[in-house]
Amino acid sequence: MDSKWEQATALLAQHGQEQLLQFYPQLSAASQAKLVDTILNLDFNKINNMLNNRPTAADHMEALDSIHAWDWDEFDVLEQEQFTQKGWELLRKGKVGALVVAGGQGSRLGHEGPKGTYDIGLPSHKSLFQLQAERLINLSKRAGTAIPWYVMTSPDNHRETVHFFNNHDFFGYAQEDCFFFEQGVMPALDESGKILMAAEDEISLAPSGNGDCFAALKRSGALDDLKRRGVEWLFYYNVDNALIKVADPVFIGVASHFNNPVATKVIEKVEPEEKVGVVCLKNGHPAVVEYNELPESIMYDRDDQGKLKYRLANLSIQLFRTDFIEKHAQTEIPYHVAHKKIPYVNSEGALTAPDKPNAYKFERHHFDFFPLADNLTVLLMKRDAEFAPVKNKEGVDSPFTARKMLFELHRSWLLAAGVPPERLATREIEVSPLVSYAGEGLDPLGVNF
Ligand SMILES: O=c1ccn([C@@H]2O[C@H](COP(=O)(O)OP(=O)(O)OP(=O)(O)O)[C@@H](O)[C@H]2O)c(=O)[nH]1
Repeated sequence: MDSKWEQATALLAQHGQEQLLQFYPQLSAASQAKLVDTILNLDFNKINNMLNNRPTAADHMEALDSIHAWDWDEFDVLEQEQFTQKGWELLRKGKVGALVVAGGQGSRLGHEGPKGTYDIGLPSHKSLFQLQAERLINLSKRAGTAIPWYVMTSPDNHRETVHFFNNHDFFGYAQEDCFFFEQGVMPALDESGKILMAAEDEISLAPSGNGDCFAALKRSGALDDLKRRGVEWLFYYNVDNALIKVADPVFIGVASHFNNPVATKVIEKVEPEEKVGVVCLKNGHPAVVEYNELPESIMYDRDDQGKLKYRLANLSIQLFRTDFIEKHAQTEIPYHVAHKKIPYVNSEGALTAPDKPNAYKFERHHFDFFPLADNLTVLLMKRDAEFAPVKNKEGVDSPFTARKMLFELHRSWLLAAGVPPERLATREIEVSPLVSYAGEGLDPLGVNF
């Protein structure tokens, strides 16, 4: 008898998950082997922990308080210059790396393929990955040094992501400075705690959230690579922010000046009900409270100056100190549970598409590392130059809104550079990141229309 099969059977019996081998006898030898291997790789301790430690209402009764943020516009010109120079110095010394978390499923956008490959419809038709690569190339050239770029994928999109980079010659980025690594997955569970099957020979697995990034950096050897290169700060960002200033020198300067283990960029919420997580203190520790977890009783609270008390929107733009990542690479942060519609194979072997939420998906969020830092540097910036998320196909946070924000920002750069407004009248303005990173270096005489 196959000993792996025996091991898998025993494991499933021990954890009450025998349904996973229900279709085993009728599978091909190859499918049988694949399924058994997947089962043996499941972390049942983690799964049971999730089932037993689901957050309860009591967990949400934390004491919240506002946190201090440094408003960039309130620094004087000299201070701004000092922070910027500090950031450039760290870039020049090769102390900064970039990490894009690109392992999500992008289900709301509904794009076939990894989200970073998405073309938001700019005149250049550059993908999100290309915009990011070119911003990094701009900085790296000016700093005269490499900026290693770590790309976190998932088992679902790893091959396609690497293929896309290869097909586009890494967008001109030095191949040896790109490091692809895969995050982990977690099984989906039905409402009685049974693991779902996606096919007769396949367990329903989904990426386990961007909070897997520290552990995945370690598992993959990317953390060793960071240390070998002497990287001290890792710039963390989402793949889907069309305006992302990857490895922003300004932010690096501020983070390194205060030297807390974690720094985060925030913007002001537009209204109390805006659906963004807020950066604040939770039980005295820095934290992000998601919009659906912020009690209505405090959502509208204002401070002495009439500003919302919980107004600092989390953008998922962070700088993590490498020693902090290393310290917490194996720290277990909590899983967040999402009740979702997840297609599954029923006990008759039929693929079933539920019309209401039927199962739980488990994800860890990178911001759950915040409370582990004694202190957090919070830098408040203006939305227009920082944040254009591409989440939905249409409406808010869509390719349309992201394009519009980018056009407006780039138009403002050209106006500031002295281009007469009438020359920009009805145009869609896109400035290549290879020409300008944040509006600098634009010579109106050199701009051709
Ligand atoms: O498991 C995950 C989940 C998310 N992420 C990354 O975290 C960032 C925020 O991810 P989102 O929470 O917006 O998820 P998503 O992009 O997968 O989109 P939906 O399915 O919710 O529509 C995105 O950059 C995403 O790729 C991961 O890297 N891994």
